Amino acid sequence: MSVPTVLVHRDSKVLAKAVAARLITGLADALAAKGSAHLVLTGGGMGTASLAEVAANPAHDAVEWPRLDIWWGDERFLATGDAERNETAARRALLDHVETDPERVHPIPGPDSGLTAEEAADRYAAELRRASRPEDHGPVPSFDVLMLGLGPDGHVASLFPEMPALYDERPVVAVHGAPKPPPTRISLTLPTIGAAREVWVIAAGEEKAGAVRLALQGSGPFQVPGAGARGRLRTVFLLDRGAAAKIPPDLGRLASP
Ligand SMILES: O=C(O)[C@H](O)[C@@H](O)[C@H](O)[C@H](O)COP(=O)(O)O
Repeated sequence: MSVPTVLVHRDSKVLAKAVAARLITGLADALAAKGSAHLVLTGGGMGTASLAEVAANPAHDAVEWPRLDIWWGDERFLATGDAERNETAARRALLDHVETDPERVHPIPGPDSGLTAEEAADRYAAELRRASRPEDHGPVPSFDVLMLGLGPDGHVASLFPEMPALYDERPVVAVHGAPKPPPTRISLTLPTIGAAREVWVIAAGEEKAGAVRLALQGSGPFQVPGAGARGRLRTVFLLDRGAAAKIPPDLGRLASP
């Protein structure tokens, strides 16, 4: 597990633009090096704002979108097209504005698939396994970038403190009774998040400052799931000043004055 790098930006608007620029560069580099790449998207305000900034940045044409496999770290268990689905937000913010290969965009099934939440989780796990290769050494691909938002309670994806999903070794699980509505969700688990080459935790606002501190300073992942969000090669906490307000000065480098 990689020790987090912390980058602090002036405010949430600059943060979203900086995440977008980093994403464009990172994806273009990965695609140039390997000819394909895997990106895991997050829901939530900051994740979606970052995707909108990718769409607004002309440099996004540097990314060979048809070669990119796009996954979700979690999904609200709602019907396709529901405004509250993370997929819907991502399509509106970015995917409807770039030329992806529909076969390589992997939304998590909703109830309109006729599946239960548990069956949808198993279906997604099977899709991830089909996309994994021997060199990935596991049931999921080695994601190039896995984006996560961070809740004020320290949750990432739909992994909420002290909930059973945090103890689950399966790659993908159904979550019931989530404290953040809607209550039924599908989520990658910590072992799957840890399969990513890079994990980016993106957070803005004073209300996240406590969770950021706990996630960075060695709390247990069962009490603070964000503390378990670490990439194999790199972990980056991308914050605005509000979210960085409670971390020791030596831990966060001010990236944009
Ligand atoms: O389905 C979701 O809601 C997200 O996956 C969730 O994990 C989100 O990223 C965090 O709650 C942060 O959300 P904000 O960026 O809106 O604070």
